[in-house]
Amino acid sequence: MSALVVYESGFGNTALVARSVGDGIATSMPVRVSSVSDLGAGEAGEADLVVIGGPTHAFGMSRPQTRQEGQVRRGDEPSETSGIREWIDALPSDRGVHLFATFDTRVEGVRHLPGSAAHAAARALRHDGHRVVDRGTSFYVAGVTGPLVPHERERAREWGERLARRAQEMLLKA
Ligand SMILES: Cc1cc2nc3c(=O)[nH]c(=O)nc-3n(C[C@H](O)[C@H](O)[C@H](O)COP(=O)(O)O)c2cc1C
Repeated sequence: MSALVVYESGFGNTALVARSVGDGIATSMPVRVSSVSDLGAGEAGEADLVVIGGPTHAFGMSRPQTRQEGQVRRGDEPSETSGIREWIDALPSDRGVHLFATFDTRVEGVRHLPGSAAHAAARALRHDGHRVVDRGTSFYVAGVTGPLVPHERERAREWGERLARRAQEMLLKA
């Protein structure tokens, strides 16, 4: 049994959460944590559990234009990028091979507003017939560029631990 955590991150916050989720999963099974830009589109390999995380942009998953807005904010030249939306779109339709879970980062001060990249990603996966084991979990940043609010990395680690245990139980039953 093994896991893959694939993440997209503009300012580094989702990357930190992804590593903590990976640390939690590693208490149960081997895990690889990888940026979406280091993987081929939709390339989940042999992983039994695939955890996908990205920043919430404009109430959902990022798009090329929102990523460019982020690049400009960082002072970078806008360039063409690919995010978790495109990665999910490119997943092969070998449904049931992987168990999926999703997370996002979003701004704490507007947590009452609807819209979560994690929920949108879980919906997209289910729509394509994939098995999703969590409705989508959010971790919070203090502002658009971060930092993560206190204790989110610990919460992410615990979430990863619980997720891996649940996935193990489901896979052993199957
Ligand atoms: C173009 C853009 C749109 C955003 N829209 C939202 C939003 O709708 N809701 C929200 O909570 N945060 C929003 N944010 C803040 C991001 O969620 C935040 O930048 C992200 O969680 C930081 O993670 P990262 O460092 O991994 O990019 C937006 C950020 C950008 C750049």
